Amino acid sequence: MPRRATLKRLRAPDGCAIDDALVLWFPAPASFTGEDVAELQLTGGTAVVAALLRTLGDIDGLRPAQPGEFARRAFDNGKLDLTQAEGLADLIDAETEAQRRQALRQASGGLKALAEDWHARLLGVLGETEASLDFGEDEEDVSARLVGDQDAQIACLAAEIEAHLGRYRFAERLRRGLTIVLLGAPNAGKSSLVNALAKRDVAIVSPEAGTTRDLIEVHLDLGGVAATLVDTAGLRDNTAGVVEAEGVRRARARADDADLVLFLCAEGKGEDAPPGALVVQSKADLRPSGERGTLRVSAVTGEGLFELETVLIDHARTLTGWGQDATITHERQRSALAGCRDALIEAGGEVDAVLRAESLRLAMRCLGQLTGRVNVEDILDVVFRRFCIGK
Ligand SMILES: Nc1nc2c(ncn2[C@@H]2O[C@H](COP(=O)(O)OP(=O)(O)OP(=O)(O)O)[C@@H](O)[C@H]2O)c(=O)[nH]1
Repeated sequence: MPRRATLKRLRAPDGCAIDDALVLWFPAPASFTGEDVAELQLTGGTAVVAALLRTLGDIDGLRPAQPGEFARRAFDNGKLDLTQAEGLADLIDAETEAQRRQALRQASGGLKALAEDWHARLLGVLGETEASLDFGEDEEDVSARLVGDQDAQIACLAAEIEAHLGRYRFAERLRRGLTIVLLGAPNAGKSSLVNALAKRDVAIVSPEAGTTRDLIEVHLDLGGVAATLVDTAGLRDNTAGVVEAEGVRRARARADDADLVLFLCAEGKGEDAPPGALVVQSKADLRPSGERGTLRVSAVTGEGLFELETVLIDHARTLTGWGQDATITHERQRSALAGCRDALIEAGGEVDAVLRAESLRLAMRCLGQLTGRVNVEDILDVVFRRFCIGK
């Protein structure tokens, strides 16, 4: 029965029972892929699944799905556009609340709906531009009025798209998660702080300076924003050997690409901190009268940890445009829309109606690339390869 869960005994062709399973039947087109789909919910267990797969494998024309094949079929059958497919892959990968919300918005067609609205409006302007080509010299007044009207519509569209593009970098950071790199002199207490923030022992702590050599990463949820905190080798110029020197090189390189650098110092005010770094004083328990105006923490007593977490959450939310509900989350989407905006600007500045129509058509093609309506064969593999098997 369509869309009803039914308990059935599954049997091999020779009549041997395989399992008792819940069977769901989704006839086309009301299924995820738009094709006929049967879903079997088995008793968990490797042998049960293996026995069923063996039996199914013997049926002609049946084979296991490739990663992303269900989503690809849904796309081919018009159930999803490309932005929704990207949103769905992000939703599967989402680790934090904010990532989940952003991905769900896209998977449920937030960007698709915008693109469809822009497409419809563009089509309207293009129609008017093409109609104006038919006006004769004696109708110049009407023609000029129409061109003025089109200019306003084109400018309005370009401005709307620009506003969405402006929020891209926030959404992209939220989607991929932030990288926060912890720098500081050897023995500043970096590994201890990483363990305290992660609330578990991930990095080795030792009184010996130069303990951490390679980069150690821990995942944090900063008030809904995913972040990777990277513990690094302590920065010093006279390193004890090539391994430590390489560690220091990696630390600096990673800090250059980080969204935020935390600079931890056990003494002084962090005068050596790179520009833009958030300076934190460590071992607050050992220096009760630390520098004013600087965050002070102790991994031993826990002093200042809550305040540091609050500051990190504030930074994370600012860096990801908290509450802005951005729509463009992937570079692919950004570049298609930037192309659309450029073509619109081109069209707006064009007095010749033929050339104007040409630019408007280009703008529509760019929108088509965003949603996957046109010319995207080469990027489909890239989009759908990200999916896991079974989706
Ligand atoms: N009293 C006190 N000692 C601390 C604190 N944090 C770290 N320590 C001690 O300082 C020493 C160095 O700590 P680590 O966390 O290994 O320092 P690190 O900056 O990671 O050191 P490297 O790996 O050498 O770069 C250890 O003996 C820690 O127990 C703190 O808040 N208070």
